[in-house]
Amino acid sequence: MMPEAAANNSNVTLDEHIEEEISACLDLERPKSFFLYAGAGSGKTSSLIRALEFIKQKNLPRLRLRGQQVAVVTYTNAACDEILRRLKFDPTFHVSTIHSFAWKLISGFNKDIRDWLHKRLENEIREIQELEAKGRPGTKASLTRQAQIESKSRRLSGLSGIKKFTYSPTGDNKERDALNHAEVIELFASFLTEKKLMQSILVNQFPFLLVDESQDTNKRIVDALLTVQGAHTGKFSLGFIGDTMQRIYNDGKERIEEELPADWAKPVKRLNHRCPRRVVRLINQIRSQVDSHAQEARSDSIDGIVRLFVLPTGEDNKSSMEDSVRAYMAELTRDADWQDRQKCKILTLEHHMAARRMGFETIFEALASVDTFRTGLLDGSLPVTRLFTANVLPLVSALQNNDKFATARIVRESSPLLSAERLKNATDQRNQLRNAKIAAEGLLKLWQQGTPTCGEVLAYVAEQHLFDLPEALKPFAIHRSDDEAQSSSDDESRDPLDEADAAIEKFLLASFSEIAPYAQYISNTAEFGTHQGVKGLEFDRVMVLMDDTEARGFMFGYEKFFGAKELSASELSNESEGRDNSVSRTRRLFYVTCSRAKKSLALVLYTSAPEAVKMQMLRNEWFDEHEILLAVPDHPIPA
Ligand SMILES: Nc1ncnc2c1ncn2[C@@H]1O[C@H](COP(=O)(O)OP(=O)(O)OP(=O)(O)O)[C@@H](O)[C@H]1O
Repeated sequence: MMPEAAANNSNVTLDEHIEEEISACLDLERPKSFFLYAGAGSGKTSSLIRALEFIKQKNLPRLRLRGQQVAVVTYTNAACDEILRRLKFDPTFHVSTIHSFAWKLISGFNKDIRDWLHKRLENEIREIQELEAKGRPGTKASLTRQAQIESKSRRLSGLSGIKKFTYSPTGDNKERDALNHAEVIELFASFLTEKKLMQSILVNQFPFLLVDESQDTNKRIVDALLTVQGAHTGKFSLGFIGDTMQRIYNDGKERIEEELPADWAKPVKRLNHRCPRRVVRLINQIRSQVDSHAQEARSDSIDGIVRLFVLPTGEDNKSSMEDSVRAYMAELTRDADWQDRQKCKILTLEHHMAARRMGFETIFEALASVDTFRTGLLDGSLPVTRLFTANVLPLVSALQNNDKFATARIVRESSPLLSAERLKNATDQRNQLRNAKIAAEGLLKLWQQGTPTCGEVLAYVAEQHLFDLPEALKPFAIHRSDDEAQSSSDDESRDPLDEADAAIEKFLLASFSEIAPYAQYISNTAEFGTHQGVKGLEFDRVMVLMDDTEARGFMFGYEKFFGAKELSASELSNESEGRDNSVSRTRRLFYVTCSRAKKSLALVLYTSAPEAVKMQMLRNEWFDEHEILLAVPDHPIPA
């Protein structure tokens, strides 16, 4: 093909009109709200940056004159840093996570926060008291409820003495006056919805608010922002950027697109800059089960290679099987880097599988089944585990490595034993320092009889006041052995712990040795990655491992998704009515992971019914026959 002809057939400018559509919304005199649908690899970040540059170019003098800023909310601190860097740290833009943004707006409203907390704590205490009245005395549940009532009552009675509430975005601030992650989000959503003053502050200070990854932004916040936008149309531009197919957290808003007002602009990006043609065809097919958004691969993209390995569940040595898959892919793609584990991204679709392979299965099993814990467990912010990953683990590692400098630093920075207030009030500061050192070093004694459980570590930390405890752990801080229980097993079974407390109790029985691999997993430095960890990332070679028997799938179900098992009647009706269910969750996960691949993609599914899967995949037209392999051949079959 001649170069001119090639240029004429090029589609790389397909989405250029999007910039115009968005920029038309970003006018300070006539701001308009918009939802930018930006599918996988469509270059969301560049669009966001260009939109921000445009706002600046068109509105900067007026923004400055009015002392206003442009707010950008992104999902992670890493994404904030990247956007700030690309905006050259321009102070016109306020880039933050939703938690920091919420706190920026609500902090200082100490009286309102106090009133809100007062009401909430009173309600919570009343609810627990009602449960206690119905429960059985002496049971674990009763002891936990009493401890909760005591701890909440203490917080309630201390509220009037708090002049100024605090919040630490890292979630480590557990002082009396500190608010936790969830409280900050709920306060913000409730103030935005109910207080006209809060709405005015937001709109006057930030006439433009762009929310990246809007599909995963907490649904109460999304609803509250929609309320503000509705009340301030013509003064405030709300820009949601996202892709409903990539919603992976439970607290994101389902079907956000469908609820947007009719006067919003709804530009759609159609080009996928990342994936090869073959992968774009696959993800379009997967998505076609849900909506009509289809992407195009760039005309200058490579073809790329996809293979689906459908292997029997009972396979003994999965790890060596997966090595053979990589060897096969290396030969097939003529890309020797497939042989190098470090150069392939191995994704498990389900955290459970990674938890099992990496050795933090007890922790994961205990906590992941609780809906309200799941997001925090996976992004590492759950206070129950954060005490262990952020405070105890670094201290234990420093002590085990005999690193006196690191030990001293951790205690100084994180322990209430050396808080500024404690030191100020201490009659003998040197004694205080010595006691803190003894308390820290004493922790290692727990390892003398083998690795302790998380509960044993918690009991020591609480007894020595080594770190502040999050609210949820306080009732568990006194180590209770089963022999101490004063109740009969009949009482226990009639008055069980509630779901969250039972989960915490199970978690505390896990060995502390599970904390290090869990900490590695949530920091994304582990060999195994998952969809949450790879959000927004891309890799040349991607291998996805899927296995229901390892995943234990209370959230996901590959066998059903791939056609090896029938859907239940309720799943069928949920599917047909568009309600979320394990198949739709699995589909979104699968879409996110497949769309990370820049060159080639190997999908490895362990199933009880390989033939049925093959038939279903051919019927769905997701794969061609030669792309589905029921065993790993020694060498690729010549095309
Ligand atoms: N206009 C463009 N021209 C060429 N390459 C682009 C363009 N926009 C983005 N890219 C490249 O395409 C890839 C995907 O972009 P980006 O990561 O911003 O996509 P995304 O929309 O965030 O995708 P996802 O939602 O799947 O994470 C990146 O490698 C990026 O450098």
